[in-house]
Amino acid sequence: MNAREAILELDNLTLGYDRHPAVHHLRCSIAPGALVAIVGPNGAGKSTLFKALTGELPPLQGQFRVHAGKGGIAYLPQQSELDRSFPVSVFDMVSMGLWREIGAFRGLKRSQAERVRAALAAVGLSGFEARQIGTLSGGQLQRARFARMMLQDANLLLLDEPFNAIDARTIEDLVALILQWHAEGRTILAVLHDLTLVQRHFPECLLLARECLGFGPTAEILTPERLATARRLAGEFDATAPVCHRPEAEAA
Ligand SMILES: Nc1ncnc2c1ncn2[C@@H]1O[C@H](COP(=O)(O)OP(=O)(O)OP(=O)(O)O)[C@@H](O)[C@H]1O
Repeated sequence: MNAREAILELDNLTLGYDRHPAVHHLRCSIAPGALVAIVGPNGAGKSTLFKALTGELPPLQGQFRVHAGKGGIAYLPQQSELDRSFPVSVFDMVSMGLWREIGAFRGLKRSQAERVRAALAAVGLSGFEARQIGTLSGGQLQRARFARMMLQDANLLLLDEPFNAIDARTIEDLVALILQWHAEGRTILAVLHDLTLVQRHFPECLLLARECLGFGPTAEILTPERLATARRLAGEFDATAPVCHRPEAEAA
């Protein structure tokens, strides 16, 4: 793909911690409007890639370019207990999705409050506005996090294991939202472990196992052979190795 057409380009990107690569020599171009599942065994480097794309982790080598326009990137990290520990209502938590518009400490205009209520309705949480987030079930909290993300109105959405420990009904509803965002022309990258779900709903797939084992149409990438290679490579990887140089990757 012409580099200028891509919304995201990984250019011989190596990422790691304390100078030791965790995932290396990633190269691919993601087209605007793509719906991509990121798949790979535990420790493959999936979350590490998202940390880099959000600026949390500087590359050890290579670079990436994001052309997400005015809407920018929205990032949904894996759910953690920290999410519940803030003494905040569902309405206030979801309204934080508007922080770019309103700043941290200013009140909401009536139209903005309406948008918060509409986002809550879209995720099936009407009536939960005043509830403290610590009282929500895992599925309800994930719905609220999706509503917050919806309000960010981003062009590039990164979702890290959005369905981990989530009930089937909620997964169904949240997949429908993802497909709606895709239909609106947004670009979506989601780390997923459920390959059936990936095959059913995600047209493209990036298979990671400390390196890129394939990027393209899901049916071509998720073959039994490639998945077996992914498991083997992830198991064999030496996490203490230094940064390596691959002339072909650097020259390409
Ligand atoms: N803060 C950190 N410091 C040192 N090493 C880390 C850190 N975070 C992740 N790693 C290591 O980087 C490698 C890739 O981890 P990463 O979390 O990206 O994998 P993942 O593909 O998201 O795995 P999972 O499916 O288990 O969430 C692992 O070996 C992990 O131990």
